[in-house]
Amino acid sequence: MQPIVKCTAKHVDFFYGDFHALHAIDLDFHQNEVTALIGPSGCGKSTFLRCINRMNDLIPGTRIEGELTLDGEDIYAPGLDVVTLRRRVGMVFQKPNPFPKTIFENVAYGLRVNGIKDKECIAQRVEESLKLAALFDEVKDRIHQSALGLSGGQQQRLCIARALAVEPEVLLMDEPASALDPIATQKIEELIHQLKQRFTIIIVTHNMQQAARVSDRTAFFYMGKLVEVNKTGKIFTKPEKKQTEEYITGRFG
Ligand SMILES: Nc1ncnc2c1ncn2[C@@H]1O[C@H](COP(=O)(O)OP(=O)(O)OP(=O)(O)O)[C@@H](O)[C@H]1O
Repeated sequence: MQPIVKCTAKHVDFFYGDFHALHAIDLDFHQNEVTALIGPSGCGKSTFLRCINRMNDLIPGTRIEGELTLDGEDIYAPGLDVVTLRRRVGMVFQKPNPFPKTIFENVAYGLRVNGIKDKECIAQRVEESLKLAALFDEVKDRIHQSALGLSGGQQQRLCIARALAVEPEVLLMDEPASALDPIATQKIEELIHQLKQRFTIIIVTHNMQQAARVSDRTAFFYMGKLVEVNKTGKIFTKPEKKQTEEYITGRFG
């Protein structure tokens, strides 16, 4: 079965002022697959990830060229509603960043921002999202207590629940487990595996074992360029490019 292409980058260049951070990136993301972005520090993984939901727009002096599309529609089209884009393309960051509010209010936040007022509907979506993020059973008895009382791993799953509550289509994850211990990391990885049945997932990771475990496809970046993208099994056993091989065998990076 041919994969459905959810999101496409065509010849994307990105600049921080005069600094040319991304060079002619061509990359497709398939629906219901996990794509891992790997490469040494500073190669542009996070920059590229942030292009997809226009988070870089918030950084003054930046500029993008080329084309990025979601379901064939230009993400950078003039007049495009960025709030709607960010609802469709959710994001989870490296460090869990819950709001200093209750567990319930953290997850309800995006629903309220998107104008949903019906209390029953909000309560239902909060519960569903916590279940999807595999957190509900652990927090159901303290849902109206502060989110800051949760462990780091629980906080990160809460942030995932918060991102899922607005029913995104794509989930961007920027090193979502790098601040977590091995058990919490394993939970996040299992969760990613579950979530890909419903979402398109793009994950930046420094951890190559993690990329190998969670992703269907892996894209290797080096110095702002996409060196190689392929099925994860192929990248980790028989990469086509020498640079990829050197990186995955730990010869640099
Ligand atoms: N806000 C910024 N202003 C100027 N340059 C930046 C900014 N953010 C990133 N860069 C530069 O762009 C390049 C790519 O950075 P980016 O954070 O995308 O790399 P990365 O591969 O995600 O790195 P890491 O794995 O260390 O997070 C780096 O040279 C970095 O210094």
